Parts: sequence; C-alpha cells; structure tokens
Amino acid sequence: MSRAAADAPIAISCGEPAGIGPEVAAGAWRALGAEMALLWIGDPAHLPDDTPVRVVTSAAEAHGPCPDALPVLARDFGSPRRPGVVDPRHAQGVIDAIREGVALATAGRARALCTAPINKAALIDGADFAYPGHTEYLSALAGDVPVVMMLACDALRVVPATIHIPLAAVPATLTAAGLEEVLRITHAALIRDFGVAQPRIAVAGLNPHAGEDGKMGGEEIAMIAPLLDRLRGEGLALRGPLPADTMFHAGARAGYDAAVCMYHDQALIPIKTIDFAGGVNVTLGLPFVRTSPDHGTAFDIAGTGVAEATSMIAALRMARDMADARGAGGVGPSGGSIWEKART
Ligand SMILES: NC(=O)C1=CN([C@@H]2O[C@H](COP(=O)(O)OP(=O)(O)OC[C@H]3O[C@@H](n4cnc5c(N)ncnc54)[C@H](O)[C@@H]3O)[C@@H](O)[C@H]2O)C=CC1
Ligand SMILES: NCC(=O)COP(=O)(O)O
Repeated sequence: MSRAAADAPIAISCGEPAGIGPEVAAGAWRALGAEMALLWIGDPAHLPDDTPVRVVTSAAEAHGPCPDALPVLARDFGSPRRPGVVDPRHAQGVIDAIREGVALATAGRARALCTAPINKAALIDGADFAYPGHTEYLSALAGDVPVVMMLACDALRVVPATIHIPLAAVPATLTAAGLEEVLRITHAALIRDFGVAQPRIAVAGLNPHAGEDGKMGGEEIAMIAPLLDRLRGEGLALRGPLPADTMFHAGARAGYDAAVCMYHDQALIPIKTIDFAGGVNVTLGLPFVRTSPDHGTAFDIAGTGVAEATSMIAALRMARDMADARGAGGVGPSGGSIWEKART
C-alpha cells in the first residue's frame, strides 16, 4: 500500500448507469471540483449531457482540483444509459470500474475510492457478481481482510454487525468471535480515521428490551454481555447491550461515538431517518479509504434531474478527511472529529 500525494484525485467508480450515480457524481463535481481533485471511472456517454468532461488516460493527469471539467478515466460500456432500465451488458463494466478504483487507491495513485451505488441484482444477473455488495467485494480485492460497514452523518455513526443476510439468519450468524472483530475494527477506525482519541461504543441488544433479563430472548445474556465484559477488561469503553429502541434519541447519541447494531435495519433505519441527505457509507478495515453515498440507485427518479448530490458530496468530503487523517497518523484533520467539535 503506497501513500498518495495530497493532490492526487479521489477516484469515483461509476456505479449502476441506469441509476442516479452518474447524476450525483456530476452534481458533486460541480460542488467540489474547485476544492478537491476527482477522477470518475466509467463511460463518459453515461454522464448527464451538460457535464463538461476532460478525458485522461491516467490518474497522474488528474492531480489537483479541476473546476472546468470532470476528469474521466473513460471506459466504453458499449451502449447508452437508459435511466431506470438496467442493461445487462453494463454489469461487467460497473464491476471493473470498482476494481480499477481499488487498484488506483492501493497503488497510491488515488487518495481514496468513493463508489456510486450499484444495483446488486443487476450485477448478479449481468455478470454473475459473487458478492452481496461493495463491502464484501472490496474485502476480497484487498486480500480477504476483515471489514466492517459503517454509516456516518454529523449526528450519528452506526455499524451493523451483520449486513446483507435474511433477518431469519441473523441469530445464527451472530457469534462472539464475529462481534468481537466488529468491535475491534470499529474501535481502531474511530481512532485512525475519525480522530476520536478514546472511542465510546454503544452496543445494541438483538431482542426487544435487550432481552428483558432473558424473558424476551437469550443472546444478550449468553453471548453479548460476556463479550462486552471481557473487552471492557481490556479497556474498551463499551456500553450495552442496550435496548435498541431507546439508544438513538439525541440525548442517548451524545453518550457514544458509534453504535454497533446487530443487524442491517437496526443500524440503517435510525441514520437514514436522521440524515438521509447527508449520510455516508464507509468501509472500515480496508488498507485504503472507501466511502459511498448512503442511498441506492433510485431508479424511480433516475434521469429526472431531481436526485440530490448531497450524500455524494458528504461522501467525498469524508473520504478526503479520512485520507488526511491517515496521512497525519490518525489524528483528525483539525485535531478532532466533527462530532467532538459539535459537542464542545
Ligand atoms: N452503496 C450501494 O451501492 C447501495 C446500493 N443500493 C441498491 O440500490 C437499489 C435501490 O435501493 P432502495 O432501497 O430503493 O434505496 P434508494 O436509496 O435507491 O431509494 C430509496 C428512496 O430514496 C430516494 N432517493 C435515493 N437517493 C436519492 C437522492 N440522492 N436524491 C433524492 N432522492 C433519493 C429514491 O428516489 C427512493 O424513493 C437496490 O438495488 C440496493 O441494493 C442501496 C444502498 C446502497
Ligand atoms: N444498505 C447498504 C448498502 O446496500 C451498501 O452496501 P455496499 O454496496 O456499500 O456494501
């Protein structure tokens, strides 16, 4: 893993062409093109018609801000974009753009990777994609390193301990070893990437009322509480297992830096409710920085011009701040996280 120059671009993989990815990438470039270097990887014909493009052949040509045109590593996907309508012929190009972004970030030719949303079903149908999402694919590309999904906004960071699996599979999938790995990766990333010197992590229970002393489920007593006790013995600041229904109001949020939840919706419903427009999806544990908007492909509005680029903009800013933090050895860009600053 090589470190990128401070003026190297943040690579943006195109995501699903039929979705809003090309539109929010173009919108984010309009907002940020003068303040940071960006490099979009995809078929330039899929960008909105009014997007000025500068085709480059390498990331080296995209150093420094480019406010006049969006630098593009151009790839020919073979057919036009039809908003809202998936073309299976695009699937391999979408996957390749992610892989190229990872290669650039790993080689230090890009500062970070910001991925536009993919449609998982489209990639499975069109190219036998073997992963349920970016998170698992990026882990594989990085050499099967253990990774954790985090969604973050100014008011909240959440981590689902299990991700894209059926709800019925959650109890059997949750293990002490798996949860311990999630907690350790989250703790380390809060220090390294977010400038939180002494992370405080709240941990949700699995069952209603965190099991109500075993009357409403046993996972808290059998597995979660003993694990948290052991890790507290090592000095980790952990609270829980907490009833999930009362841990996300403003007063509760002030007491922790991240909430580790037991399943996808337990984590993502609160953050997308609090700040859908500004939420960012981050993969923790990778050797390079990866962020993404919190939303999906939004086929229902693709091509209509109403897609908001706010989450993509937040994702690019967070990628830059995380790259800065890693460059500074884990101290946040201004000596502290935006959450710490917001509390003071
Ligand atoms: N990082 C990624 O690659 C992600 C991909 N997805 C994928 O996206 C597809 C669609 O998922 P959904 O659950 O429908 O969620 P979605 O986020 O695509 O859409 C949910 C609702 O929010 C609206 N919306 C989303 N982004 C918006 C924006 N930027 N501005 C204005 N309105 C916006 C949509 O119009 C829709 O009504 C699925 O295939 C899913 O797997 C979902 C989340 C993240
Ligand atoms: N629900 C979050 C989501 O689908 C994003 O997944 P990933 O593609 O970032 O792994």
